[in-house]
Amino acid sequence: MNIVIENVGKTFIDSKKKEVTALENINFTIADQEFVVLVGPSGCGKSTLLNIVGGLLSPSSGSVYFEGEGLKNKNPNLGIVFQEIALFPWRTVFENVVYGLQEQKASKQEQKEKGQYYIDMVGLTGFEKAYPKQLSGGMKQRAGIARALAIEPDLLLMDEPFSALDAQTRTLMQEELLTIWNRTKLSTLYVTHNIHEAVYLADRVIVLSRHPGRIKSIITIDLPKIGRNDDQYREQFEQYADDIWQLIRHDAQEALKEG
Ligand SMILES: Nc1ncnc2c1ncn2[C@@H]1O[C@H](COP(=O)(O)OP(=O)(O)OP(=O)(O)O)[C@@H](O)[C@H]1O
Repeated sequence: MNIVIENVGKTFIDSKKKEVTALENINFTIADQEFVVLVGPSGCGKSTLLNIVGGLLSPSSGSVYFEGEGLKNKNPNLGIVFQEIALFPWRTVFENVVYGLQEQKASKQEQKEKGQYYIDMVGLTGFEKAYPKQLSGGMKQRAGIARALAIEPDLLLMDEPFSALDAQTRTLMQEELLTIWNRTKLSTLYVTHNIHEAVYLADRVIVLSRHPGRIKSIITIDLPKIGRNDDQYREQFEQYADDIWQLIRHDAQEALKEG
């Protein structure tokens, strides 16, 4: 699905009743089957923007269009994965994965087929009857991804989905996400602090600056989607990462000072 984010701005009132411009004049598109990553320092408005695109927050100005239609008319099917996967502890993996399908009143047969298909896709075969407390962090994240995919969304929204995982699990999950993405080719908007993760996953990286959050640059990653961290691309990969870091560096230092 094609998504257009047009002139989006967002102002909050902080605890001292002061206006905070979190986002200003944000314009970009997510093409059908495109993987767009938002990067930027802490507080640049990444999560706010993702929540606006997902209809969880309304913008103070501007609009988001899905295939040319506003959220009110279109009601797109959205798959959302957050950093802290909120699995229902009293539901098994299978019951969690089919939750969205049940909400959509899918038949039992469809739940069974799609639930199993996406459980298999994320590598949780055999854990259908397990409860969340029996799963590792990476497995919980897989279950959350399967739940988001099971509704076969028009757009997949992912907000730092792997940042609570240890570095090795994170690397493996990034690889798996790409494999899964290659099978589903869903339009995706993905938020991360991690520049290497952005270069590894993205078709395009949108770099945001902070206070106010504006688009600083949009960078097309012109490397093959699979195998881009192979030795032969290492130099180009590192060059992209370095270019993005140079764009973020100053703002990241400011963010650090402000705490
Ligand atoms: N509900 C709110 N009320 C007031 N200010 C808010 C609210 N939500 C976000 N902000 C402010 O808007 C700005 C952007 O916040 P946001 O959480 O979107 O940034 P972020 O880039 O996702 O940050 P991080 O990477 O640290 O999660 C920040 O200055 C934040 O303090």
